[in-house]
Amino acid sequence: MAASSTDFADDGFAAARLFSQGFSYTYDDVIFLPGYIDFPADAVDLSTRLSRRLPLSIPCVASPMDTVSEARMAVAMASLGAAAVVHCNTEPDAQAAIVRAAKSRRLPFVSSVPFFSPSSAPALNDFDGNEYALVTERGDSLSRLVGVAVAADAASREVPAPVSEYMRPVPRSASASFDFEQAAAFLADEGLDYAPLVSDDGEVIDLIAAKDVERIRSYPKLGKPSLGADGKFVVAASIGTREDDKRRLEQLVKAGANAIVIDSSQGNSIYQLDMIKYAKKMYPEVDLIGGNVVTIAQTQNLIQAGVDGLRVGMGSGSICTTQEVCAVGRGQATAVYKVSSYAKDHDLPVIADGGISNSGHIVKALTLGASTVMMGSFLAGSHEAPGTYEYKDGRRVKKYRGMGSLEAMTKGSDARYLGDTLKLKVAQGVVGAVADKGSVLRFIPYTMQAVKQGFQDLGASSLQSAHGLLRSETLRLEVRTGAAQVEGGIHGLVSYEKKAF
Ligand SMILES: NC(=O)C1=CN([C@@H]2O[C@H](COP(=O)(O)OP(=O)(O)OC[C@H]3O[C@@H](n4cnc5c(N)ncnc54)[C@H](O)[C@@H]3O)[C@@H](O)[C@H]2O)C=CC1
Ligand SMILES: O=c1[nH]c(=O)c2[nH+]cn([C@@H]3O[C@H](COP(=O)(O)O)[C@@H](O)[C@H]3O)c2[nH]1
Ligand SMILES: [K+]
Repeated sequence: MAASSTDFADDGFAAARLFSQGFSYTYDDVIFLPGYIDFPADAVDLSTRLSRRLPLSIPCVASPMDTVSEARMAVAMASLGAAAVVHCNTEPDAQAAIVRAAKSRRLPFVSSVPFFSPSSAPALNDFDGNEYALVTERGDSLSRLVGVAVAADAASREVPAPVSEYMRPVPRSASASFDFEQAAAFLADEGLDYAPLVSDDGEVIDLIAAKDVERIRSYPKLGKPSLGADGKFVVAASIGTREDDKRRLEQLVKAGANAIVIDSSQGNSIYQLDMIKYAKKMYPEVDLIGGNVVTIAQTQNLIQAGVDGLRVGMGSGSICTTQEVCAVGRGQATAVYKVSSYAKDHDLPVIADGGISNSGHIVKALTLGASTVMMGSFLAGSHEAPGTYEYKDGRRVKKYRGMGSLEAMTKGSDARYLGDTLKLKVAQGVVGAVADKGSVLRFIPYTMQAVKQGFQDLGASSLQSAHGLLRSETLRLEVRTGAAQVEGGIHGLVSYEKKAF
């Protein structure tokens, strides 16, 4: 039986009290006391909103970082009912092309096969690890499809020969609007090992292979995808606050971006406020997410300027050194709670950005008021993150870097600094590597199942219900001492194997 909040008066703290004592707490510092269960874990509904007008079926967002979110991540996240924010550490045309590529299909994967012209003579390396390549008249996606080149055929030649000598005839093309089940049925019905994916206006989008279908089938069943009002995958994209970013914004809107994230570590600036007002005036139909913020005063300014969503977190990211370098920021649990407490009165969804390293952190972020969590390191080791796997000390890893690292700044976000009178660059992030985690199509569904179990323990059957428990002070929490944190982890074993699913 659920008890009234007064019965809990001296057992645990309500969030309002816990977070007003002058400490900056993060996820690991706090623990929730269990509630009352009267529903199965599978009945937990994790549907939510990315921003004011954008529904998602699961509360996950991929960070706008160049080692996390490009087309592959965007289609996988949208297929799962989540979303990715395509990074802006590249030329505006290239960023818009990524958005367009992700929105041009309904399949959960991008195979990025190379394109060749019939006269080109590619070596095996030119197949970039792909089993197939598409051959078109001009060697681009917009000219007529004339054949399919198979890497094994190229490899069997002693010297590279023109593709026209060994390309195979074009099989029937699949429509780019096919979703996964339609594409799988198409290959099976036609008895094909592969088929080009072609849009209604004749653009050659990609190639789907029976092997891809098999791989996707080995993952948990896909749920409800994130589709925008345009009927296409929801894809968000980030911009900065420089004059140039107005042109970037225009290109992204033209490419169909469903939401725009203004990407800054400290969102409460004249530059961002001006950009918000400009974007809302020019493109009122596109949801605009401001940030980052960690205080109520910052939040107030962004809301007044007209944002449709807020991104919360300063210095909490795994690759962030902002708190160390600038002495500014906030513990992420406190930041999420404070900002959401204010944003809820304006019906604005909050993205808890950074510091997520396990499903418990996701439960904490959502229960403390967030509508979604944004993740960098949690996704960067996936098959869908940009880059290739390498081996480090015998472990398969992918590169993951902060957007404020010297390496990332000198690559693209450098433009941000070119106009500065202060030309000395100081990093606020590092370059590192994360372990191979396989496909997001596999580990995100398991992670969401773990989150559902956490919600069940709290007695919350949905995000709304969790937020209700928080605001009514039925949800009780405590700070964990150092020893309690040790106790809450694995301890006292000589060795163990940690396998989550
Ligand atoms: N969430 C976090 O804790 C942090 C995130 N980051 C990430 O690193 C990247 C870079 O972040 P920031 O350095 O905060 O980028 P930013 O573009 O907001 O700021 C860079 C510098 O440019 C200045 N600036 C921005 N617009 C301007 C304009 N129109 N005129 C003149 N000066 C202007 C800013 O005041 C700042 O000094 C982003 O991807 C961000 O997400 C970096 C640090 C912390
Ligand atoms: O201080 C920082 N320096 C950086 O170079 C940097 N790059 C990204 N970010 C922020 O970290 C978030 C991702 O954090 P996680 O890896 O913990 O998910 C991202 O979503 C960003 O908010 C940075 N913060
Ligand atoms: K950090």
